[in-house]
Amino acid sequence: MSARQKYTDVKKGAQDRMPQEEMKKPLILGGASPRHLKTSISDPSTPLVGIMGTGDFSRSLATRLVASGYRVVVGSRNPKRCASLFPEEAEVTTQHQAATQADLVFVALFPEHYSTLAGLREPLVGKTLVDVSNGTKINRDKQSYAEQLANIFPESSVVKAFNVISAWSLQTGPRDGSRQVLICSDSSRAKSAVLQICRSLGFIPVDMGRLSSAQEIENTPLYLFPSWRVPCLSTLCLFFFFYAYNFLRDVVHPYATAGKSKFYKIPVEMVNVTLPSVALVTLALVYLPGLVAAFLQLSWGTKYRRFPNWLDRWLQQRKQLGLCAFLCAALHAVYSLCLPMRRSARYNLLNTAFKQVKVGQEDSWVEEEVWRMELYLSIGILALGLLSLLAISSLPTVGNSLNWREFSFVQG
Ligand SMILES: NC(=O)C1=CN([C@@H]2O[C@H](COP(=O)(O)OP(=O)(O)OC[C@H]3O[C@@H](n4cnc5c(N)ncnc54)[C@H](OP(=O)(O)O)[C@@H]3O)[C@@H](O)[C@H]2O)C=CC1
Ligand SMILES: [Cu+2]
Repeated sequence: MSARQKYTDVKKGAQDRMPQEEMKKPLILGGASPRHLKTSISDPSTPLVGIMGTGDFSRSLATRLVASGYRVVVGSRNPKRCASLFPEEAEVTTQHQAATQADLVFVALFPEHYSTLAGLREPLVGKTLVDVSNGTKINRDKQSYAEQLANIFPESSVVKAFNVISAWSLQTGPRDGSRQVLICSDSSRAKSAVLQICRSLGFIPVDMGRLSSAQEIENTPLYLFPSWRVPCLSTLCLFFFFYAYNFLRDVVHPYATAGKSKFYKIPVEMVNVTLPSVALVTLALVYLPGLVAAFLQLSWGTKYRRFPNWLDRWLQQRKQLGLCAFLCAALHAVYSLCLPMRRSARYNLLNTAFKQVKVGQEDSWVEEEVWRMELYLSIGILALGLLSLLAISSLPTVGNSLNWREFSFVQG
Protein backbone atom coordinates (compact mmCIF):
# COMPACT_ATOMS: atom_id res chain seq x y z
CA MET A 1 0.00 0.00 0.00
CA SER A 2 1.46 3.32 -1.02
CA ALA A 3 1.95 6.14 1.48
CA ARG A 4 -0.71 8.19 -0.26
CA GLN A 5 -3.19 5.32 -0.31
CA LYS A 6 -2.72 4.97 3.42
CA TYR A 7 -3.13 8.70 3.93
CA THR A 8 -6.30 8.81 1.80
CA ASP A 9 -7.76 5.82 3.64
CA VAL A 10 -7.08 7.35 7.04
CA LYS A 11 -8.58 10.65 5.85
CA LYS A 12 -11.64 8.93 4.36
CA GLY A 13 -12.13 6.99 7.62
CA ALA A 14 -11.95 10.21 9.60
CA GLN A 15 -14.42 11.89 7.26
CA ASP A 16 -16.85 9.01 7.51
CA ARG A 17 -16.73 9.12 11.29
CA MET A 18 -17.00 12.91 11.42
CA PRO A 19 -20.54 14.24 11.82
CA GLN A 20 -21.80 16.36 8.92
CA GLU A 21 -21.88 19.55 11.06
CA GLU A 22 -18.20 19.10 11.84
CA MET A 23 -17.28 18.69 8.19
CA LYS A 24 -19.25 21.73 7.20
CA LYS A 25 -17.06 23.90 9.40
CA PRO A 26 -14.33 25.71 7.51
CA LEU A 27 -10.76 24.48 8.02
CA ILE A 28 -9.95 27.65 9.91
CA LEU A 29 -11.66 28.80 13.04
CA GLY A 30 -13.41 32.13 13.40
CA GLY A 31 -17.05 31.61 12.51
CA ALA A 32 -18.70 29.44 9.90
CA SER A 33 -18.10 32.03 7.18
CA PRO A 34 -15.04 34.24 7.63
CA ARG A 35 -15.93 37.85 6.97
CA HIS A 36 -13.40 38.30 4.19
CA LEU A 37 -14.96 35.37 2.35
CA LYS A 38 -18.46 36.91 2.16
CA THR A 39 -20.03 36.08 -1.16
CA SER A 40 -19.94 38.66 -3.91
CA ILE A 41 -22.87 38.78 -6.28
CA SER A 42 -22.18 36.51 -9.25
CA ASP A 43 -22.26 38.11 -12.64
CA PRO A 44 -23.88 35.77 -15.22
CA SER A 45 -21.14 36.65 -17.73
CA THR A 46 -18.33 35.24 -15.54
CA PRO A 47 -17.33 31.72 -16.56
CA LEU A 48 -19.04 28.83 -14.79
CA VAL A 49 -16.22 27.06 -12.98
CA GLY A 50 -16.51 23.33 -12.39
CA ILE A 51 -14.67 21.38 -9.68
CA MET A 52 -14.38 17.59 -9.72
CA GLY A 53 -14.12 16.01 -6.27
CA THR A 54 -15.42 17.19 -2.94
CA GLY A 55 -12.33 16.94 -0.75
CA ASP A 56 -10.49 19.61 1.25
CA PHE A 57 -9.04 21.31 -1.78
CA SER A 58 -12.36 21.36 -3.61
CA ARG A 59 -14.21 22.84 -0.63
CA SER A 60 -11.65 25.58 -0.06
CA LEU A 61 -11.46 26.44 -3.75
CA ALA A 62 -15.24 26.56 -4.08
CA THR A 63 -15.51 28.87 -1.07
CA ARG A 64 -12.92 31.26 -2.47
CA LEU A 65 -14.32 31.19 -6.01
CA VAL A 66 -17.81 31.95 -4.75
CA ALA A 67 -16.39 34.76 -2.60
CA SER A 68 -14.68 36.21 -5.67
CA GLY A 69 -17.91 36.27 -7.61
CA TYR A 70 -17.59 33.11 -9.71
CA ARG A 71 -20.44 30.73 -10.36
CA VAL A 72 -19.36 27.26 -9.22
CA VAL A 73 -20.60 23.78 -10.02
CA VAL A 74 -19.10 20.81 -8.14
CA GLY A 75 -19.06 17.29 -9.59
CA SER A 76 -19.22 14.43 -7.10
CA ARG A 77 -19.74 10.68 -7.20
CA ASN A 78 -22.20 11.18 -4.39
CA PRO A 79 -23.68 14.70 -4.70
CA LYS A 80 -26.42 14.21 -2.08
CA ARG A 81 -23.99 13.36 0.69
CA CYS A 82 -21.60 16.21 -0.09
CA ALA A 83 -23.89 19.12 -0.99
CA SER A 84 -24.07 20.37 2.60
CA LEU A 85 -20.29 20.82 2.75
CA PHE A 86 -20.25 23.60 0.16
CA PRO A 87 -21.43 27.22 0.20
CA GLU A 88 -25.08 27.54 -0.80
CA GLU A 89 -24.19 29.44 -3.95
CA ALA A 90 -22.24 26.48 -5.32
CA GLU A 91 -24.24 23.80 -7.08
CA VAL A 92 -23.26 20.22 -6.22
CA THR A 93 -24.23 17.66 -8.80
CA THR A 94 -23.01 14.55 -10.60
CA GLN A 95 -19.63 14.54 -12.29
CA HIS A 96 -21.24 14.24 -15.73
CA GLN A 97 -23.58 17.14 -15.23
CA ALA A 98 -20.84 19.37 -13.81
CA ALA A 99 -18.59 18.55 -16.75
CA THR A 100 -21.37 19.38 -19.21
CA GLN A 101 -22.29 22.70 -17.60
CA ALA A 102 -18.88 24.12 -16.68
CA ASP A 103 -16.72 26.24 -18.99
CA LEU A 104 -13.54 25.38 -17.14
CA VAL A 105 -12.99 22.43 -14.79
CA PHE A 106 -10.62 22.04 -11.82
CA VAL A 107 -9.73 18.40 -11.25
CA ALA A 108 -9.39 18.17 -7.45
CA LEU A 109 -8.84 14.41 -7.31
CA PHE A 110 -5.75 12.43 -6.50
CA PRO A 111 -4.02 11.47 -9.76
CA GLU A 112 -4.51 7.76 -9.00
CA HIS A 113 -8.23 8.31 -9.66
CA TYR A 114 -7.90 10.26 -12.92
CA SER A 115 -8.71 7.18 -14.96
CA THR A 116 -12.17 7.01 -13.34
CA LEU A 117 -12.96 10.29 -15.14
CA ALA A 118 -12.44 8.82 -18.61
CA GLY A 119 -16.22 8.68 -19.15
CA LEU A 120 -16.33 12.50 -19.10
CA ARG A 121 -14.20 12.79 -22.24
CA GLU A 122 -17.11 13.83 -24.44
CA PRO A 123 -18.64 16.64 -22.33
CA LEU A 124 -15.13 18.01 -21.73
CA VAL A 125 -14.11 18.29 -25.38
CA GLY A 126 -12.59 21.73 -26.09
CA LYS A 127 -12.75 22.77 -22.43
CA THR A 128 -9.96 23.74 -20.07
CA LEU A 129 -8.95 21.25 -17.36
CA VAL A 130 -6.87 22.47 -14.42
CA ASP A 131 -4.65 19.88 -12.76
CA VAL A 132 -3.89 20.79 -9.11
CA SER A 133 -2.29 17.53 -8.02
CA ASN A 134 0.92 17.06 -6.06
CA GLY A 135 3.34 14.17 -5.89
CA THR A 136 4.68 12.51 -2.76
CA LYS A 137 8.24 12.04 -4.10
CA ILE A 138 10.46 14.17 -6.32
CA ASN A 139 9.86 12.94 -9.87
CA ARG A 140 12.67 13.07 -12.43
CA ASP A 141 11.84 10.43 -15.00
CA LYS A 142 8.10 9.68 -14.96
CA GLN A 143 5.53 11.72 -16.84
CA SER A 144 3.99 14.53 -14.79
CA TYR A 145 0.42 14.12 -13.51
CA ALA A 146 -0.72 17.01 -15.71
CA GLU A 147 0.61 15.23 -18.80
CA GLN A 148 -1.07 12.01 -17.69
CA LEU A 149 -4.34 13.93 -17.44
CA ALA A 150 -3.72 15.40 -20.91
CA ASN A 151 -3.30 11.85 -22.25
CA ILE A 152 -6.69 10.85 -20.83
CA PHE A 153 -8.32 13.99 -22.30
CA PRO A 154 -6.58 14.58 -25.63
CA GLU A 155 -9.28 16.95 -26.82
CA SER A 156 -9.25 19.23 -23.77
CA SER A 157 -6.60 21.81 -22.85
CA VAL A 158 -4.81 20.89 -19.64
CA VAL A 159 -3.32 23.59 -17.41
CA LYS A 160 -1.10 22.86 -14.41
CA ALA A 161 -1.78 25.34 -11.59
CA PHE A 162 -2.54 25.86 -7.89
CA ASN A 163 -0.66 22.77 -6.66
CA VAL A 164 1.69 25.04 -4.67
CA ILE A 165 -1.27 26.57 -2.82
CA SER A 166 -2.65 24.60 0.11
CA ALA A 167 -6.34 24.25 0.89
CA TRP A 168 -5.47 26.17 4.02
CA SER A 169 -4.11 29.26 2.25
CA LEU A 170 -7.02 29.16 -0.20
CA GLN A 171 -9.26 29.71 2.80
CA THR A 172 -7.14 32.09 4.84
CA GLY A 173 -6.24 34.16 1.80
CA PRO A 174 -2.87 34.59 0.19
CA ARG A 175 0.05 35.45 2.44
CA ASP A 176 3.45 36.77 1.50
CA GLY A 177 5.35 33.55 1.09
CA SER A 178 2.60 31.54 -0.55
CA ARG A 179 1.21 33.99 -3.02
CA GLN A 180 2.74 32.83 -6.23
CA VAL A 181 0.92 30.27 -8.34
CA LEU A 182 3.03 28.55 -10.97
CA ILE A 183 1.09 27.94 -14.16
CA CYS A 184 1.94 26.10 -17.37
CA SER A 185 0.02 24.81 -20.37
CA ASP A 186 0.36 24.14 -24.09
CA SER A 187 -2.74 26.17 -24.86
CA SER A 188 -2.32 29.91 -24.43
CA ARG A 189 -6.09 30.47 -24.42
CA ALA A 190 -6.60 28.02 -21.56
CA LYS A 191 -3.62 29.44 -19.72
CA SER A 192 -4.86 33.02 -19.88
CA ALA A 193 -8.28 31.94 -18.54
CA VAL A 194 -6.56 30.36 -15.51
CA LEU A 195 -4.24 33.39 -15.11
CA GLN A 196 -7.36 35.54 -14.92
CA ILE A 197 -9.00 33.36 -12.25
CA CYS A 198 -5.76 33.24 -10.30
CA ARG A 199 -5.55 37.04 -10.22
CA SER A 200 -9.19 37.42 -9.18
CA LEU A 201 -8.59 35.05 -6.25
CA GLY A 202 -5.79 37.35 -5.05
CA PHE A 203 -2.80 35.22 -6.02
CA ILE A 204 0.11 36.14 -8.27
CA PRO A 205 0.31 33.91 -11.35
CA VAL A 206 3.77 33.02 -12.66
CA ASP A 207 3.79 31.77 -16.24
CA MET A 208 6.13 28.78 -16.45
CA GLY A 209 5.65 28.08 -20.14
CA ARG A 210 4.57 24.83 -21.78
CA LEU A 211 3.00 21.78 -20.12
CA SER A 212 6.40 20.04 -20.09
CA SER A 213 7.28 22.31 -17.12
CA ALA A 214 4.56 20.55 -15.10
CA GLN A 215 7.08 18.04 -13.71
CA GLU A 216 9.17 20.86 -12.26
CA ILE A 217 6.06 22.58 -10.87
CA GLU A 218 4.96 19.32 -9.23
CA ASN A 219 8.42 18.89 -7.71
CA THR A 220 8.61 22.43 -6.37
CA PRO A 221 6.63 21.96 -3.12
CA LEU A 222 8.75 18.90 -2.32
CA TYR A 223 12.07 20.76 -2.13
CA LEU A 224 13.11 21.58 1.42
CA PHE A 225 14.49 25.12 1.92
CA PRO A 226 15.97 25.30 -1.60
CA SER A 227 17.47 28.74 -1.09
CA TRP A 228 19.13 27.96 2.24
CA ARG A 229 21.51 25.17 1.33
CA VAL A 230 24.36 27.24 -0.12
CA PRO A 231 24.27 30.07 2.47
CA CYS A 232 24.26 27.58 5.38
CA LEU A 233 27.06 25.51 3.84
CA SER A 234 29.24 28.54 3.18
CA THR A 235 28.71 29.81 6.73
CA LEU A 236 29.70 26.38 8.08
CA CYS A 237 32.80 26.24 5.86
CA LEU A 238 33.85 29.70 6.99
CA PHE A 239 33.34 28.64 10.59
CA PHE A 240 35.57 25.57 10.20
CA PHE A 241 38.22 27.60 8.41
CA PHE A 242 38.44 30.29 11.09
CA TYR A 243 38.17 27.74 13.89
CA ALA A 244 41.09 25.76 12.47
CA TYR A 245 43.13 28.94 12.12
CA ASN A 246 42.42 30.00 15.71
CA PHE A 247 43.15 26.49 16.96
CA LEU A 248 46.58 26.56 15.34
CA ARG A 249 47.32 30.06 16.57
CA ASP A 250 45.99 29.94 20.14
CA VAL A 251 46.38 26.31 21.14
CA VAL A 252 48.88 24.41 18.98
CA HIS A 253 51.43 27.21 18.67
CA PRO A 254 51.81 28.00 22.41
CA TYR A 255 51.94 24.27 23.12
CA ALA A 256 54.58 23.58 20.50
CA THR A 257 56.81 26.57 21.23
CA ALA A 258 56.45 27.09 24.98
CA GLY A 259 54.82 23.87 26.11
CA LYS A 260 51.85 25.82 27.48
CA SER A 261 48.60 23.90 27.69
CA LYS A 262 45.73 26.07 26.47
CA PHE A 263 43.41 23.24 25.54
CA TYR A 264 40.73 24.50 27.90
CA LYS A 265 40.08 27.26 25.32
CA ILE A 266 38.66 24.81 22.77
CA PRO A 267 34.96 24.74 23.68
CA VAL A 268 34.20 28.36 24.60
CA GLU A 269 36.86 30.94 23.95
CA MET A 270 37.83 29.69 20.52
CA VAL A 271 34.26 29.45 19.36
CA ASN A 272 33.71 32.96 20.63
CA VAL A 273 36.74 34.27 18.77
CA THR A 274 35.67 32.47 15.59
CA LEU A 275 32.04 33.66 15.49
CA PRO A 276 32.61 37.38 14.83
CA SER A 277 35.05 36.61 12.00
CA VAL A 278 32.42 34.39 10.38
CA ALA A 279 29.73 37.03 10.92
CA LEU A 280 31.85 39.76 9.33
CA VAL A 281 32.90 37.72 6.31
CA THR A 282 29.31 36.53 5.77
CA LEU A 283 28.10 40.11 5.99
CA ALA A 284 30.71 41.05 3.41
CA LEU A 285 29.32 38.29 1.19
CA VAL A 286 25.91 40.01 1.47
CA TYR A 287 27.22 43.32 0.12
CA LEU A 288 29.80 42.05 -2.33
CA PRO A 289 27.46 40.78 -5.10
CA GLY A 290 25.68 44.15 -5.18
CA LEU A 291 29.01 45.85 -5.80
CA VAL A 292 29.98 43.32 -8.47
CA ALA A 293 26.59 43.84 -10.13
CA ALA A 294 26.98 47.62 -10.07
CA PHE A 295 30.48 47.31 -11.49
CA LEU A 296 29.24 45.05 -14.31
CA GLN A 297 26.43 47.44 -15.17
CA LEU A 298 28.82 50.37 -15.26
CA SER A 299 31.26 48.54 -17.48
CA TRP A 300 28.47 47.32 -19.79
CA GLY A 301 26.93 50.79 -19.84
CA THR A 302 23.44 49.34 -19.48
CA LYS A 303 21.22 47.78 -16.84
CA TYR A 304 19.17 45.88 -19.43
CA ARG A 305 21.39 42.87 -19.61
CA ARG A 306 21.21 39.65 -17.68
CA PHE A 307 23.83 38.99 -15.02
CA PRO A 308 25.80 35.77 -15.31
CA ASN A 309 24.06 32.84 -13.63
CA TRP A 310 26.41 32.60 -10.64
CA LEU A 311 25.89 36.27 -9.81
CA ASP A 312 22.14 35.92 -10.28
CA ARG A 313 22.01 33.10 -7.74
CA TRP A 314 24.33 34.90 -5.34
CA LEU A 315 22.17 38.05 -5.48
CA GLN A 316 19.09 35.99 -4.66
CA GLN A 317 20.71 34.49 -1.56
CA ARG A 318 21.73 37.72 0.12
CA LYS A 319 18.83 37.61 2.56
CA GLN A 320 19.75 34.12 3.76
CA LEU A 321 23.45 35.02 4.04
CA GLY A 322 22.49 38.10 6.05
CA LEU A 323 20.44 36.01 8.45
CA CYS A 324 23.35 33.56 8.89
CA ALA A 325 25.64 36.53 9.67
CA PHE A 326 23.09 37.79 12.17
CA LEU A 327 22.91 34.39 13.84
CA CYS A 328 26.72 34.28 14.26
CA ALA A 329 26.79 37.80 15.66
CA ALA A 330 23.95 36.99 18.07
CA LEU A 331 25.71 33.84 19.27
CA HIS A 332 28.89 35.84 19.74
CA ALA A 333 27.00 38.29 21.93
CA VAL A 334 25.59 35.46 24.03
CA TYR A 335 29.04 33.85 24.43
CA SER A 336 30.60 37.19 25.37
CA LEU A 337 27.95 37.82 27.98
CA CYS A 338 28.65 34.40 29.46
CA LEU A 339 32.43 34.88 29.71
CA PRO A 340 32.46 37.06 32.85
CA MET A 341 30.23 34.56 34.63
CA ARG A 342 32.66 31.84 33.71
CA ARG A 343 35.69 33.85 34.99
CA SER A 344 34.12 34.35 38.39
CA ALA A 345 33.24 30.67 38.59
CA ARG A 346 36.83 29.77 37.80
CA TYR A 347 38.04 32.20 40.46
CA ASN A 348 35.87 30.47 43.04
CA LEU A 349 37.14 27.11 41.89
CA LEU A 350 40.78 28.15 42.08
CA ASN A 351 40.19 29.65 45.47
CA THR A 352 38.84 26.37 46.83
CA ALA A 353 41.68 24.52 45.15
CA PHE A 354 44.22 26.82 46.72
CA LYS A 355 42.71 26.30 50.14
CA GLN A 356 42.77 22.55 49.67
CA VAL A 357 46.38 22.59 48.50
CA LYS A 358 47.27 24.63 51.55
CA VAL A 359 45.69 21.96 53.70
CA GLY A 360 47.77 19.43 51.75
CA GLN A 361 45.32 17.73 49.37
CA GLU A 362 45.86 16.50 45.81
CA ASP A 363 45.10 19.25 43.26
CA SER A 364 44.75 17.38 39.98
CA TRP A 365 40.96 17.50 40.08
CA VAL A 366 41.01 21.27 39.45
CA GLU A 367 41.88 20.91 35.79
CA GLU A 368 39.19 18.27 35.34
CA GLU A 369 36.68 20.56 36.98
CA VAL A 370 37.62 23.46 34.70
CA TRP A 371 37.10 21.19 31.71
CA ARG A 372 33.72 20.03 32.89
CA MET A 373 32.65 23.60 33.56
CA GLU A 374 33.65 24.74 30.08
CA LEU A 375 31.83 21.82 28.52
CA TYR A 376 28.57 22.46 30.38
CA LEU A 377 28.83 26.11 29.53
CA SER A 378 29.27 25.48 25.82
CA ILE A 379 26.36 23.05 25.75
CA GLY A 380 24.21 25.66 27.52
CA ILE A 381 25.24 28.38 25.09
CA LEU A 382 24.53 26.17 22.08
CA ALA A 383 21.07 25.37 23.43
CA LEU A 384 20.47 29.08 23.96
CA GLY A 385 21.63 29.79 20.40
CA LEU A 386 19.28 27.17 18.96
CA LEU A 387 16.41 28.58 20.98
CA SER A 388 17.08 32.10 19.73
CA LEU A 389 17.29 30.72 16.17
CA LEU A 390 13.85 29.17 16.64
CA ALA A 391 12.52 32.43 18.03
CA ILE A 392 13.96 34.39 15.11
CA SER A 393 12.53 32.01 12.54
CA SER A 394 9.08 32.38 14.02
CA LEU A 395 9.13 36.13 13.36
CA PRO A 396 6.75 36.76 10.45
CA THR A 397 9.27 38.29 8.02
CA VAL A 398 11.94 35.69 8.65
CA GLY A 399 9.32 32.95 8.76
CA ASN A 400 8.22 33.88 5.29
CA SER A 401 11.73 33.78 3.99
CA LEU A 402 11.98 30.27 5.42
CA ASN A 403 8.79 29.31 3.66
CA TRP A 404 9.35 26.21 1.63
CA ARG A 405 7.09 27.47 -1.09
CA GLU A 406 9.16 30.58 -1.64
CA PHE A 407 10.39 31.38 -5.12
CA SER A 408 12.54 34.22 -6.25
CA PHE A 409 12.43 34.96 -9.91
CA VAL A 410 14.74 37.51 -11.40
CA GLN A 411 13.07 39.80 -13.84
CA GLY A 412 14.73 39.40 -17.22
N1 LIG B 1 -5.46 19.50 0.28
C1 LIG B 1 -4.56 20.39 -0.10
O1 LIG B 1 -4.14 21.26 0.67
C2 LIG B 1 -4.02 20.37 -1.50
C3 LIG B 1 -4.41 19.39 -2.39
N2 LIG B 1 -3.94 19.40 -3.68
C4 LIG B 1 -4.34 18.37 -4.64
O2 LIG B 1 -5.74 18.38 -4.76
C5 LIG B 1 -6.20 17.06 -5.04
C6 LIG B 1 -7.29 16.71 -4.06
O3 LIG B 1 -6.79 16.81 -2.75
P1 LIG B 1 -7.74 16.77 -1.47
O4 LIG B 1 -8.92 17.61 -1.72
O5 LIG B 1 -6.89 17.06 -0.30
O6 LIG B 1 -8.15 15.23 -1.46
P2 LIG B 1 -9.41 14.54 -0.76
O7 LIG B 1 -9.05 13.14 -0.49
O8 LIG B 1 -9.87 15.40 0.37
O9 LIG B 1 -10.53 14.60 -1.91
C7 LIG B 1 -10.44 13.85 -3.08
C8 LIG B 1 -11.80 13.78 -3.70
O10 LIG B 1 -11.71 13.04 -4.91
C9 LIG B 1 -13.02 12.58 -5.22
N3 LIG B 1 -12.93 11.33 -5.97
C10 LIG B 1 -13.37 11.13 -7.22
N4 LIG B 1 -13.14 9.90 -7.65
C11 LIG B 1 -12.54 9.26 -6.63
C12 LIG B 1 -12.09 7.91 -6.45
N5 LIG B 1 -12.19 7.00 -7.41
N6 LIG B 1 -11.55 7.60 -5.24
C13 LIG B 1 -11.44 8.52 -4.24
N7 LIG B 1 -11.85 9.78 -4.39
C14 LIG B 1 -12.40 10.16 -5.55
C15 LIG B 1 -13.77 12.44 -3.91
O11 LIG B 1 -14.93 13.24 -4.05
P3 LIG B 1 -16.35 12.53 -4.33
O12 LIG B 1 -16.46 11.38 -3.40
O13 LIG B 1 -17.38 13.59 -4.06
O14 LIG B 1 -16.34 12.14 -5.79
C16 LIG B 1 -12.83 13.06 -2.87
O15 LIG B 1 -13.49 13.97 -2.04
C17 LIG B 1 -4.99 16.15 -4.95
O16 LIG B 1 -4.50 15.88 -6.23
C18 LIG B 1 -3.98 16.99 -4.19
O17 LIG B 1 -2.66 16.66 -4.53
C19 LIG B 1 -3.09 20.37 -4.10
C20 LIG B 1 -2.67 21.37 -3.27
C21 LIG B 1 -3.08 21.43 -1.89
CU1 LIG C 1 33.07 40.88 19.73
